[in-house]
Order: sequence, then structure tokens, then C-alpha cells
Amino acid sequence: MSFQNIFVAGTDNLALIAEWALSELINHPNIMRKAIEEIDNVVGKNRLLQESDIQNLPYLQAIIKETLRLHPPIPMIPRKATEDRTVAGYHIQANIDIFINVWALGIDPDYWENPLAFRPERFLEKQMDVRGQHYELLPFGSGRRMCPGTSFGLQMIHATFGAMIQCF
Ligand code: HEM
Repeated sequence: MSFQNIFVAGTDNLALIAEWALSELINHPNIMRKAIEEIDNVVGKNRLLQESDIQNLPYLQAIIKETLRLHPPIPMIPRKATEDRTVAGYHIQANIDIFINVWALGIDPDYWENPLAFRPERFLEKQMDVRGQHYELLPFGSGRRMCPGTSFGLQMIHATFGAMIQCF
């Protein structure tokens, strides 16, 4: 793992999430209005949103989760099978390369109501985080190789994207 890998993992993904979140909000002006309203109520208009505000901005957090569900920057996570296993009727041989399709899990109609709709409210209705414990939502992966930049990345994306739409 080189410094370059960490730099790319830390910058490219954040830019992709901000780009997708912004395009979703431009296409859903009612959601954009609601997000700005929440920021105005919590932060006000006299200062810029900062990291300490994030915990008081549940709708902004829901928007980022919904963006990660529909547009995970890393849609396929590679793994290698360590032993022979049968999963859901499929036989998987030892040593074979496996790709976990994070994007398909995020839009699986067995787990998500109206899966293709951008609806952040779904995350206000149920408690679900993005830290690898809910297998239908794995934008940072899961287990021993899950993203070590999860907390830092989430802080950065909420603070930068929140400040960006605050100034819209
Ligand atoms: C917020 C945006 C980010 C997303 C969506 C993201 C997503 C991911 C995913 C899906 C993996 C693979 C996890 C697995 O195999 O289970 C990963 C690995 C990794 N990420 Fe992130 N990441 C983000 C931000 C960051 C940041 C900010 C850093 C560092 C400052 C970082 C550093 C890494 C590294 C070093 C790995 C490889 C870990 C390993 O193979 O053991 N990521 N990331």
C-alpha cells in the first residue's frame, strides 16, 4: 500500500460522492430546499458549517447515505475464497477471486422499498449506518479489510458538501 494509493483513495472517492450528491439535489429541488433549511436552522447564515455541526444535521447525513447507496464510489469489492463453500446454492471454489457487488446490494428490491428513487427520508425512518454492519449497504466494505478512512472520509464529505450547499 503506497502513499499514492492512500492519496487517491482519500481524494477521488470524496470528489465522486460530492459530485453525485450535488447532481441528485439539483434533480430534486425539494430535497435541496429541505437540506438548506436544516442547515439554516442549525448553523444559521452568519458562519460556515463546521465539523462539530454534523451531529445536529440528520437530513444532511441521510442525503450522504442515500448518495452512497445509489452511487457507491467503489461498486465492487474484491475478495478471495479461502476454502470451498456453498452460498445461496452457488458452489464457490477455494482460491477463486470473488467480487462483492456493493451497487447491486444497494438497489436490491428485497431489501429496499422503491430502490431506484433518491429518498434520503428512508434513513430517518430506520437506523442504519455505513460502517459494514448492515450488509445491504456497504460503501466502505466490511470486515478486516474495510476502509480505514471511513470516519475521516465521512467527516470530510459532510463538512465540505454541507458547506457547499449552505452557500447555494
Ligand atoms: C468517503 C469516501 C470513501 C469511500 C466510499 C471509501 C471506500 C472504500 C472501500 C469500499 C474500500 C474497500 C474495503 C473492503 O475491501 O472491504 C476501501 C479501502 C481503503 N480505503 Fe477507503 N473510502 C473512502 C475514503 C477513504 C479515505 C479518506 C482514505 C484515507 C485517508 C481511504 C483509504 C483506504 C485504504 C488505505 C483502503 C485499503 C484498505 C485495505 O485494503 O486494507 N479511504 N475504501
